[in-house]
Amino acid sequence: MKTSIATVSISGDLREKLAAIAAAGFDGVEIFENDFLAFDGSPAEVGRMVRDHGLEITLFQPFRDFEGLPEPQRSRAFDRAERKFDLMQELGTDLILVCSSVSQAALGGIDRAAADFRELGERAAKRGLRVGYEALAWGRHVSDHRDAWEIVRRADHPNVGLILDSFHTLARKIDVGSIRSIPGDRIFIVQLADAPLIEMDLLYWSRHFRNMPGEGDLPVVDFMRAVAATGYDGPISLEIFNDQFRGGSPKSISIDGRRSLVNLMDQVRRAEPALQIRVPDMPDRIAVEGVEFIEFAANEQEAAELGRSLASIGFSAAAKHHTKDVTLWRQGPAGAGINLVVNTEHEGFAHSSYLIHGTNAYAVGLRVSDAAATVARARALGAETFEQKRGPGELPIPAIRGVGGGVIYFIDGALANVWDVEFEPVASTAVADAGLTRIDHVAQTMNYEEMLTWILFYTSIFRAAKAPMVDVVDPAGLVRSQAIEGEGGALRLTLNGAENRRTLAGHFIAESFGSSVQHLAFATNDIFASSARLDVLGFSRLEITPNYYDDLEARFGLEPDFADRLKAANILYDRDATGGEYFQLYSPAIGEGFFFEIVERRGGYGGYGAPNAPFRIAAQKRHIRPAGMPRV
Ligand SMILES: O=C(O)c1ccc(O)c(O)c1
Ligand SMILES: [Mg+2]
Repeated sequence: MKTSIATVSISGDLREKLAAIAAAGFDGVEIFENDFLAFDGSPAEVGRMVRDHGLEITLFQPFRDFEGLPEPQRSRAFDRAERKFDLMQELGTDLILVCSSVSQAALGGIDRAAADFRELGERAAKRGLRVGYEALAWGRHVSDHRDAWEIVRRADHPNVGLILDSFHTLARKIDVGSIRSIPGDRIFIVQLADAPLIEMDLLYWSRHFRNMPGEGDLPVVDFMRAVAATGYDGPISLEIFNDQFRGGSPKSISIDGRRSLVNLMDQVRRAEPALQIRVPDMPDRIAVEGVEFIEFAANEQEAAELGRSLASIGFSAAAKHHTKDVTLWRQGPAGAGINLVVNTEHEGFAHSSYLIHGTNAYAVGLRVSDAAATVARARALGAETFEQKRGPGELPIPAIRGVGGGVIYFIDGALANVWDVEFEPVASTAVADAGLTRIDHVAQTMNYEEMLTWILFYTSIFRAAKAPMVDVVDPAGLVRSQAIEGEGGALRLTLNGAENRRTLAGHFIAESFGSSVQHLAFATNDIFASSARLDVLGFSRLEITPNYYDDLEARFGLEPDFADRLKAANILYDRDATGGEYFQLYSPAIGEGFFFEIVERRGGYGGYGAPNAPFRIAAQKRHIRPAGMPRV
């Protein structure tokens, strides 16, 4: 597998782009003409710079409005092409992309276009160059790869081939099966892009909203399976026009790009076992079996405050680490309950995390069947592994770095005894629990620009899918929320992307310097029973407005008694189209915006109560200190 990416896909000047592309492990680059034109160096210098980075130029592009012109425009188009051939020779690349014409002057006619390409192929051949033809989805006469292929076929010249671009084919919903009958050696390069499904003008969609394979909604795996079936073995090249990426970090966009291609080809290989596809060997996507623990980093004083909060939702200090200042808080039976770890060490990673972010949930422990295999897959996809010095008697728990610089630990059967091996039970303080059974979901907050990165991260490593994005209205701005879900609800993550720092989510990121886990939602099987227990435990709950309950009663036609029970307990309620029900109860925001949620799902409700979020956020913001006030 030879990977490539178009320079247009990432931000920066050509130097920065090439450095980031090389560092991410790509084999080649497509030089997008504008990047070259904006560069203050000769074509030979660009070529040298590319090769000094260990890259090759897989393609020079685009060459526009070539085919089907009447004279004298036709001759001028050939003259233009010759100039670009000169440039390609200086750059040191042999392939140019000609995209289907959008010119009003283009006459159409498959044989006319084929004759033009035949002549262009002749001219290219004299210089040892090749010409690839791509159908733009909005081309004037050619907007379908099947027509482009027919033109290439009729041009019948060895130096003229087809260029496929997943966006143009998939945006037009063209049957990818039609690719399987094209000879692989007639395809000169394959460009890949995904995109979110949004109804809009094709050109605008393509130029602004493309994203990496796996980040969008297009069936890019099916497209690539069809390409692989042709025997095509040339470069697979990302060509991503995306407004956000243009302003993003060249390094991280390049890493995402490479990850997206490795993940894509891994899926293609698994779906087409009969084909020889050269992809690094790696374990298949990993099924997450549950959240084994969440670990907080804190100082002693804040740990004591956190402990009071945990006790108020039914957790008790169950065990202390043999050698470290680390306490295990638990609710429910050992082995089947919820584990929260509070780390107040004065050295090590948790301490560094505390110094940067303040008290925060810096680590998540996920249950998997094979922790080493999980890390092997994550590494193959370019994730950073995490290791720190182990004390005596500590288990080697494999881990990787995650959102906000946090850590994701992996616990498999061989490591499940970590609580017995590393911890000493403490005498029970006999706090009865609140009936919380498991972690329902973990909500991570990030800058909106990072969301695609983390969606790709989670869905490429784990057997998890993304739910549709929902917009959550905070009084100060929009927060986008997207859930990542494993099979059967064993893993539920909600990623919240904040666009400004005046939203509750934005405030949290700004004030905690990028920390990520903003809230933990615990499941109960009986929200009203848990609510009664919380009263006994002294839980301070978030108060919801009476207006909300008036509307709720009307909206769902609730029995007044039932609505009154919800209102009395400040429980938010939602119901889905098939009658599934969701109950939510919140803590106010603690510190800079962290909070707890308690939920009950009935009748297979699969969402997260998005319709309630604006009211919950408004209530929480009433609790947050006004800007500029000292922290109490
Ligand atoms: O948007 C464009 O014009 C454009 C140019 C070159 C390509 O390869 C492409 O897919 C789109
Ligand atoms: Mg293209």
